Amino acid sequence: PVAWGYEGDIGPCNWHKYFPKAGGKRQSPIDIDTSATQYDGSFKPLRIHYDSHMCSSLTNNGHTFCMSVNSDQCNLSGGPLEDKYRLLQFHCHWGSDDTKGSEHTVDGHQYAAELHLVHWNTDKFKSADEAIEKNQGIAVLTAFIKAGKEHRGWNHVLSHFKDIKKVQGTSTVNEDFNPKCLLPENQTDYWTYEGSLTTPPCHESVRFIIFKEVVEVSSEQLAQFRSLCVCSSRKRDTGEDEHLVDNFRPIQPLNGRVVKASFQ
Ligand SMILES: NS(=O)(=O)c1cccc(F)c1
Ligand SMILES: [Zn+2]
Repeated sequence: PVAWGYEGDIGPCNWHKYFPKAGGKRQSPIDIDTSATQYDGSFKPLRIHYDSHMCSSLTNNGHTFCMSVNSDQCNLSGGPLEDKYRLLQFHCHWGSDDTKGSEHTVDGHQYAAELHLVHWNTDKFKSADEAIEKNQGIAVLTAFIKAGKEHRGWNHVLSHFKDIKKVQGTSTVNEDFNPKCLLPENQTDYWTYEGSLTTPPCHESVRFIIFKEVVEVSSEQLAQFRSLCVCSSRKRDTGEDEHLVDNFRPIQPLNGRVVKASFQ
């Protein structure tokens, strides 16, 4: 597999050399210019049904932490979606400090982090591996995160981070945890548009659904995101671990796409 990252020669500006879709016309993330969004009154209510008895495993894949979910009871439908989607995994993107870290921006404002709950289309495709490459294959529920008051729900995930500090570290999470608790209270106001995976191979298969309400976590909790290491072998010349930070792709051209809003 081809190595890619967020800085230097393997950074986002060169992804297209080995991952040609990264140079496509419907790439993500984008800036949401709220003055140019179009209200769409035809959206049905978003239906987010997650059960909490889903045992899952948390991994540090070297680019983010990934909570993979294997419950066929965690489903998403409605809103702008024509089909039913099943939760596959969730992960985040964050910065080296609280002033940056999100992938999407709103009127040029970047948040401290961004949560992606990744779902695949079970009506149209037989597997997530197939869906991830196909148009309408993936739906990502997205919430912005800013520094503020502590978020108790996040502690259920962060408490496992010591087990996955090193790359390829994996920890089994069996406790009753429902990822719905990580979403904002207001789940009726969101923006949505058609884009891509924000990491290689950048397949143009994603419908993003981005909540307007921002979730708060404490600065200390954000610092725990930054405690993950990028790779066990590589040591900085000072012998220090290299921490996984600034794992966000720069914003991409809109190329005429219109961002729809579920609210006026
Ligand atoms: N960052 S993201 O667009 O949600 C994404 C990247 C790669 C794989 C995937 F399932 C989701
Ligand atoms: Zn992501």
